[in-house]
Amino acid sequence: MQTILTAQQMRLADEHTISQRSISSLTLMEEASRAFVNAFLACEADKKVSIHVFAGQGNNGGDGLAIARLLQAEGYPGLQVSIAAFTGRQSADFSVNLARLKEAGIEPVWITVPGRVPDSSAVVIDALFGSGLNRPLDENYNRLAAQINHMGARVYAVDVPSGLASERPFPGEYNGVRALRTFTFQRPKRSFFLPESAAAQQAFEVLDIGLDERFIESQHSDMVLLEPEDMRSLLRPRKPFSHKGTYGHALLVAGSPATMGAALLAAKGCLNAGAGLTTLAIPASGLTALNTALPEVMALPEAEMANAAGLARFSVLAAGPGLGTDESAAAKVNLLLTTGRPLLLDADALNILADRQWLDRLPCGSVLTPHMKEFDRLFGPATDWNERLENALGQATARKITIVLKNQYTFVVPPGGRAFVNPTGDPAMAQGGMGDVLTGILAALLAQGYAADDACKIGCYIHGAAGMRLASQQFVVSASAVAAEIPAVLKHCLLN
Ligand SMILES: NC(=O)C1=CN([C@@H]2O[C@H](COP(=O)(O)OP(=O)(O)OC[C@H]3O[C@@H](n4cnc5c(N)ncnc54)[C@H](OP(=O)(O)O)[C@@H]3O)[C@@H](O)[C@H]2O)[C@@H](O)CC1
Ligand SMILES: Nc1ncnc2c1ncn2[C@@H]1O[C@H](COP(=O)(O)OP(=O)(O)O)[C@@H](O)[C@H]1O
Repeated sequence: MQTILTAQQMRLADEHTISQRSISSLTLMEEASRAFVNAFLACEADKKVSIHVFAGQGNNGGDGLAIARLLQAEGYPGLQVSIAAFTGRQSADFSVNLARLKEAGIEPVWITVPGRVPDSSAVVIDALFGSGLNRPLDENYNRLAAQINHMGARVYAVDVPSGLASERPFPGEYNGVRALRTFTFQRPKRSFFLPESAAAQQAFEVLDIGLDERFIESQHSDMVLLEPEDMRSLLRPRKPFSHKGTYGHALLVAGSPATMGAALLAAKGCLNAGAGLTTLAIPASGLTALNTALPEVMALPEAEMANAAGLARFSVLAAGPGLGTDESAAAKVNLLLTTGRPLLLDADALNILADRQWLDRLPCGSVLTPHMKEFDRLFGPATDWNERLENALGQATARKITIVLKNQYTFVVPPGGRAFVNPTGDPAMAQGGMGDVLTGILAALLAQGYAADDACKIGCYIHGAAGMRLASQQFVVSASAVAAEIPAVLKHCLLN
């Protein structure tokens, strides 16, 4: 796991590393710039490409000037450097790098009043502002950012796209530089995981610049990034002499005549993520489909969904995919709530909770898997994703539940004030039914005895990893294909 730092903590990590390694801040800037250049070389191998570096006057600008000098030394002749100096003071390391730039024979152009910038370069390096941005861009910087965006160049941002706040995006429409790729130092920035950052960058890559990892990991943060190694330590291999009873019995209350597929997808996810037994509680009209598509899965006769005591034999109770929100669906959710046991609720089960105001009946230890709209319906509207995430952090702690807030970067939010960010997944997965499969996977992991937070971390990770594996070969991946890929992904995660 990687702790995601605030801008202030990042500065402390810089300072700590500088004193611990007995180097100057200038050396660290040179190393960061070298790391940027190495990553840039891999993307822009043609040395004849025209490059325009836009630098501010802070340390991010200092990086920009060092990068320009290093690129010239690498043999890129077509370099221009512009320094935006509408306001502000020069940082000490910027000033030294300005002198070094001039010594290297590169004379920068100073932009002190708004005007037209030359727009012929194929590549832009954006080093106007980095993690020091502490207020929205003013009119002059805003106009410069718009001009850069209009150039049609391939834009590489240094550390943070200029205009994007590194912790939480500023309110309103994004008006900064739109980068193709950001090469960011040591850690992704918190705002990169919020969907609003999509306006600022298409992708980011993290560069190790040698900051002290022990110091970084000692910092308190509300955001932690999951890594492949976490799966290895969380996942448990199948045991010798084990049998189907060892791995739990999941009950999935799902499906309605028009949305039986959702129930089947959840069951397929559950089966493939290793539950010992999977039982579906679906309307009778779905039984033929179930027996044909998933012969391993059992069905619970509808009459049994009226008796809470009969549910005691299941190790996990899950509900929601394709369930509908009518009276009979609500009666099923009501029955589950009366058991007083932790529940796994998704989709329509969440809508039923919201519509009937049953949230306060939810037992501690439950897991909710809402997407954005379901979350807002349950917990109230949010003006942006940061507010939504902060609400999730508060709700999970107050209610002692785990919230899986789904998105490109899904946040697993258990009680305790930290969101675990799932890094796996691919836009090829943006297709209906994907969440149903996730619910089945989570049910299987809970049935196998994983704690709620661990089940959610593993489940989200393997779900996204399965999508990524398929997306490496396919334009779009179906939810059933993701479910089918899960056993191979689990094996891979255990072995690697
Ligand atoms: N520390 C290190 O050793 C290393 C640092 N590194 C690099 O440093 C970068 C951080 O540098 P930084 O802290 O100097 O801030 P930066 O982003 O350049 O902004 C400059 C100043 O602009 C101002 N300002 C803010 N918002 C504004 C606005 N809207 N419009 C106008 N002005 C605005 C604000 O000053 P203020 O006006 O508040 O006094 C701010 O301080 C980091 O991203 C990485 O690239 C790497 O080299 C690794 C080693
Ligand atoms: N662009 C994407 N990148 C990564 N994961 C995605 C993307 N789009 C969708 N997903 C994943 O697919 C699932 C969609 O869930 P949900 O919206 O509930 O789907 P459905 O209701 O169709 O079953 C989530 O787990 C989400 O993380």
